[in-house]
Amino acid sequence: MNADAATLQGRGISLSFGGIKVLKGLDVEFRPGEITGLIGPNGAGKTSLFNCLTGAYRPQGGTITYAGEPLGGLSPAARAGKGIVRSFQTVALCPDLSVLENVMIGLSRKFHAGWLDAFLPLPRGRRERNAMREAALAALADLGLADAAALMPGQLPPGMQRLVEIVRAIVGRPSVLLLDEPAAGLNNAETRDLTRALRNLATPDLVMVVVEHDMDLVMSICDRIYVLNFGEFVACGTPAAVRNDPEVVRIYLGSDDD
Ligand SMILES: Nc1ncnc2c1ncn2[C@@H]1O[C@H](COP(=O)(O)OP(=O)(O)OP(=O)(O)O)[C@@H](O)[C@H]1O
Repeated sequence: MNADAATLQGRGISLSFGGIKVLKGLDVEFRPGEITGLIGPNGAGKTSLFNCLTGAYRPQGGTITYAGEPLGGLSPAARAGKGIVRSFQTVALCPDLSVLENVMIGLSRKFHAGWLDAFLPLPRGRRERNAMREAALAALADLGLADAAALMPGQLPPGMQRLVEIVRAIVGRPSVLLLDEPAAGLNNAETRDLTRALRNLATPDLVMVVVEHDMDLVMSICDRIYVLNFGEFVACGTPAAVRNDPEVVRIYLGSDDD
């Protein structure tokens, strides 16, 4: 795939709620083969930008394209159908389904058998279900979660639940993966596992964007980082460049004038 063609791009994205400008004309480019960080203080607009990319929010201004195709008219489901998937700040697994079944949900857009197959043991439906099961098991095994497949989400510690959610997001081989605070609520050991897992997910075709407050995680996995403050980008660059940017230091550490 042509790397430039598979870029997720926003131009002039503007979003307001009741006259309050939450995103102020953002230009942004998320490239395949890179892990891009999106950081900024609470309320800066990070999740709102994710919501614009997935179609949950309709920005009043600007355009969003993936691989050159405008996404503006597409519903969240249609964008998911194009392989644009996200995880949420809070774990959103179905409590009454096993870990394996939760992961299989991530494959549903690739499941073509009709409703009849759900009730009758038709060969095509059986074949597809078996294939889904195998793919879900393999994806769990890739992140070291094979032993958890038969358990219910509530039987897992929070860190593993988060990893399961990420497996569900990636099992369908998305083209764009948006992760909203994947390390929220994790202890140090779980965050280390997650860091390793996220590094392993990167592929040349995958656009991966991570919103995260854990700076060690962001700095260690990201190729480029955007810094958002009050709905505007104040910096963008490599982790080293962003870490040393005076404006970023001021936002995160404050200055004597603040
Ligand atoms: N549906 C909504 N209705 C009204 N205001 C909203 C809505 N969604 C977001 N906002 C406002 O937009 C601003 C940005 O919120 P957002 O959740 O995008 O920030 P964030 O950078 O993700 O913050 P955090 O790091 O705390 O998750 C906040 O002032 C928030 O109150």
